[in-house]
Amino acid sequence: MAGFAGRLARCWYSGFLRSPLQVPALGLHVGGPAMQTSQKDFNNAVSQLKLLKEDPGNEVKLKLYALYKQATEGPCNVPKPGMLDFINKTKWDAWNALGSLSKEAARQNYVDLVSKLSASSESPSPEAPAADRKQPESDSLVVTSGDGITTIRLNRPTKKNALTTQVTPSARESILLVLSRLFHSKTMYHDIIAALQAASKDESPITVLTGSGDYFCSGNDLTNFTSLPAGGPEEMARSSAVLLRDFVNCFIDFPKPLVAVVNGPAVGISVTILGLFDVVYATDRATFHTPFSHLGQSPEGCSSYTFPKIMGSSKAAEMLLFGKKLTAQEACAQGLVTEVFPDSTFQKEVWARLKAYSKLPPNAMRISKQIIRDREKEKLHAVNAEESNVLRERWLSDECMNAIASFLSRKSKL
Ligand SMILES: CCCCC/C=C/C(=O)SCCNC(=O)CCNC(=O)[C@H](O)C(C)(C)COP(=O)(O)OP(=O)(O)OC[C@H]1O[C@@H](n2cnc3c(N)ncnc32)[C@H](O)[C@@H]1OP(=O)(O)O
Repeated sequence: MAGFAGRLARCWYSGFLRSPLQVPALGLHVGGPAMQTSQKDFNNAVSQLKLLKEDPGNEVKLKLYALYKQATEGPCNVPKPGMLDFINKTKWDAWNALGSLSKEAARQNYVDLVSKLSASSESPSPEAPAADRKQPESDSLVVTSGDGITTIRLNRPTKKNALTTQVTPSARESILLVLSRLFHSKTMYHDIIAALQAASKDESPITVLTGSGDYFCSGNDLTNFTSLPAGGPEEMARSSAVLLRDFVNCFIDFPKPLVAVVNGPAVGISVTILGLFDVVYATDRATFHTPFSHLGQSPEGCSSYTFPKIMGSSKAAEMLLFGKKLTAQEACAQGLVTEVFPDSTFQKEVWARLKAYSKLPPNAMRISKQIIRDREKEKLHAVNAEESNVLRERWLSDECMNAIASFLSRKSKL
């Protein structure tokens, strides 16, 4: 016993378990420090660019575009666009002008240029974990890692953080931001899926979902239903059901402690997925409601299974059938929320607690989660598939279409 404990202690204190050169099977990085630093700096620069307050002008934007392409894809390798395709031809010329510049040199030039431009970048809020890494994503979703926590922040406060299935550039977005989106995924749902997949493999022991502004999230963006694809409503319903299933699957399968920091009211899918989180902290300002019947829709996020299990079938029915809105205290009493904090100290208390938890041994936390959750996974996947299929039909119903039309014409607030 003493020999084993001694070996364990030697391993631990010599830094073996924390060495940067670890096995890929554990999801940890390999490669020399110089290589890591350079790629990390580049990723940081890509994120930092989005925080610029000043538009750097077209010339600089083109240069950044060309360096980005060279750094990620190497020398220009696509056919020259036609003379009339003005914008794409200008971009192509800028990329092509970099000739055979190596990917490493392009990355370095990109980082240097961004660091010159970023004098006015935003500073993070004092309570939130220090962001030592920020991953590329659209500006509707901000992903940062630091203090052992990866934070996925819904960032559409003017729309109460409603979740889009479309690219919806806001008026303040510069061409630069639109360009940067070309390199990343299309919608908030896709961005969250990508962020969860990345977080499941990163070094942070804990992952958090939270929102910017006064809302946690107002659920699905109801304007998602307004731009029909070529296949009409049927195709819209089919692709939305696939997206919904993929989105919820990521929460079911997420392997590390997943914590919701509910900073304000939550509606629809942002409430139902809470049953798949390990811990839910809420401000006392938060409310929780799922107005599915009002919308002619039906439950998702596995709530038809998790809610009755968490709160009993009759309380679940009141929420899922009648759209009863719960206060944070009620949601806590019914087991959907772990703990409620006064709004004035919410951020400070919650982040301090999470920073402390993030120092616990990560493998122990993962394994404990596995034991708690794994036997339910098959059931949850089946429930998710069924809920998504039922919703596919619901989205084509008159009840649903009328409810959405009513919201969009501002006749009713839900
Ligand atoms: C593909 C996967 C599908 C998954 C299925 C998911 C289903 C669900 O999530 S169902 C739930 C859908 N959500 C709702 O029904 C909420 C609708 N919104 C509201 O009822 C209200 O906006 C509110 C209660 C959330 C907030 O009310 P209020 O404080 O009065 O603020 P405003 O209504 O003025 O909102 C400001 C701004 O934001 C827009 N907005 C808010 N939520 C949504 C939303 N879910 N979809 C689209 N737009 C939303 C709102 O329209 C306002 O916009 P502007 O008028 O342009 O300022």
